[in-house]
Amino acid sequence: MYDSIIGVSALTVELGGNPVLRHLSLSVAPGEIVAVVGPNGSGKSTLLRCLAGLQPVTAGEVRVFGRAPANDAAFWGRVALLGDEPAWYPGLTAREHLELMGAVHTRARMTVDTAMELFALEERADAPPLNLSTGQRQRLSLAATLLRPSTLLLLDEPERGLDKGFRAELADLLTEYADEGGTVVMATHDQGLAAIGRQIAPSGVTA
Ligand SMILES: Nc1ncnc2c1ncn2[C@@H]1O[C@H](COP(=O)(O)OP(=O)(O)OP(=O)(O)O)[C@@H](O)[C@H]1O
Repeated sequence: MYDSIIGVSALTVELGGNPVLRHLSLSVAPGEIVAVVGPNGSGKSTLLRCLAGLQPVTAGEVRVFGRAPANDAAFWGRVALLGDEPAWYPGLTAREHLELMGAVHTRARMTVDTAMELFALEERADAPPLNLSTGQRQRLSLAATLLRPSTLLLLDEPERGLDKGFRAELADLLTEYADEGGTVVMATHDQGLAAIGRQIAPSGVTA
């Protein structure tokens, strides 16, 4: 086991010649929820992308599960990422997208039926994702992310498009995930979601 799931030290990222993250340090323990908060452009998504290994760092170190994030099966077997809206497969319904996820992951965290119910998608199960509302599509993305086996969730603005009621339900779902030992790092502008975790700002992180 690890004392910390995530260890970031002196992380600096420059984009287009401008420093976006400066000497950022962060330690996240197993079972913790961390909310990355701050204004637009303050570097929240950039930090999440560094944790996911999708953003090269200019200086400093990022360790996830004790090593640098790597784009390999071992890493993605433990990490589930919700970023920008995923590419949807033409011709597949909302339910079929979840079935696809369930078929790929033999140890899915929940059944497709449970995911459809939890994310209130049953009435739109047979619709293609592009015929869903923005919030329904976000619920489908979240369902796919939560269905995958993982012990670390990296969520970039999971509240996008969700109504107030579902934001509160999401807060409960993430709290349950952490209660079961999972770790959550999310960038959010939602005060309710931020309140369930330890809040950090990319400009001044206290580990
Ligand atoms: N590819 C890029 N090239 C140059 N600058 C970039 C690039 N991507 C992002 N930036 C800049 O980096 C800064 C941080 O962006 P980032 O997306 O991490 O912010 P954020 O805190 O997630 O913002 P938001 O709340 O709007 O989602 C911004 O000023 C942005 O304009």
